[in-house]
Amino acid sequence: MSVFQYALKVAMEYVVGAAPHYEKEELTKACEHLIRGVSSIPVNIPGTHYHKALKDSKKKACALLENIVSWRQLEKRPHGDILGILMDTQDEDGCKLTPNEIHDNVLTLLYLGHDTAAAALTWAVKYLTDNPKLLEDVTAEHETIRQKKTSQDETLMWSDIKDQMPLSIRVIKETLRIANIVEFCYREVVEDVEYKGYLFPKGWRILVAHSAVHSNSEYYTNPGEFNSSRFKIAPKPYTYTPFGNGAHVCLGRELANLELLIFLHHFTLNYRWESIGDTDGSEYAPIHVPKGGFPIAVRRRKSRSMTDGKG
Ligand code: HEM
Repeated sequence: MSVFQYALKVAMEYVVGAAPHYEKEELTKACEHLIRGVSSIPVNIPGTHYHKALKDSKKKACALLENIVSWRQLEKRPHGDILGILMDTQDEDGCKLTPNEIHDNVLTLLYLGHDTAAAALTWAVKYLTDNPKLLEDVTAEHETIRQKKTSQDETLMWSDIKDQMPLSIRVIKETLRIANIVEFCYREVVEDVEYKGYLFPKGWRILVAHSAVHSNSEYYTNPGEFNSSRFKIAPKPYTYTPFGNGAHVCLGRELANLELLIFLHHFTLNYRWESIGDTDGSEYAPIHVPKGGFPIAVRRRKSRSMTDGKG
């Protein structure tokens, strides 16, 4: 399984997790086609991936969502996933979202939520592969958490993530800084602004390049070097923006951090791997990913806590 499939599965769980298994599987397939299509060259004429995605895969995904919504309306009980929240949402006049609005929101979240998280996971694995000592230290952090559990079935708790993973949290922060998964975002100038002698007139579109700030040596010493220790000191305001900033800051940032930390916990504890493809370079697909997707061969790892006889 690729991290893209894994991240889509996770996104499926929080967006339509309460849906029946068959519908979720079918929706996953339709979304895979849709995402592949909309990430291709945007030429909307018959025969292109883009056209097929918008015509067939989107239609199929919306029909499946409609099915799930109809069942839920008959069941008349609350469902604790994002689709459930969207179905219950109403404005001050009691107006609910239309079916099209629900479909668009669900598909947007599935798209934005899985692609970025998968890229972040890939970069994190790559940086850990490049830094074996760091991998051992991160693993030791997770061994300590596991050793405190009294049985194999005791799951990871929020307090473990919040208080017991300082190194892993810094590794994720540094991964997101140096990888610049979303390189930039757009903003529209809503009133004339003068900055350092330049005029940005109202109505202009400007490109805010997170990567330019993240690689500025004024804010980050040796910015090209992966160094998770730098986050022992909080960065200056507005100098760390992997999730954007302001009114449109990423809605899924906390969820993404959680997903990355939980993945690191299980992956470093239970597996070891070797890179079997390109180890250098990167590409845009359309977000920033390691060149060739950084394929790895994975094997089970014998955990120290298990050999010690502890759960
Ligand atoms: C490591 C993973 C992620 C990264 C690096 C990332 C990055 C970003 C960035 C840079 C933006 C633009 C913010 C701006 O314009 O200032 C954004 C927007 C957004 N992200 Fe994420 N994201 C990630 C994961 C997620 C996840 C898991 C979800 C959904 C569950 C999500 C949902 C969204 C949404 C809905 C927006 C649009 C917000 C708006 O325009 O108001 N993202 N993200």
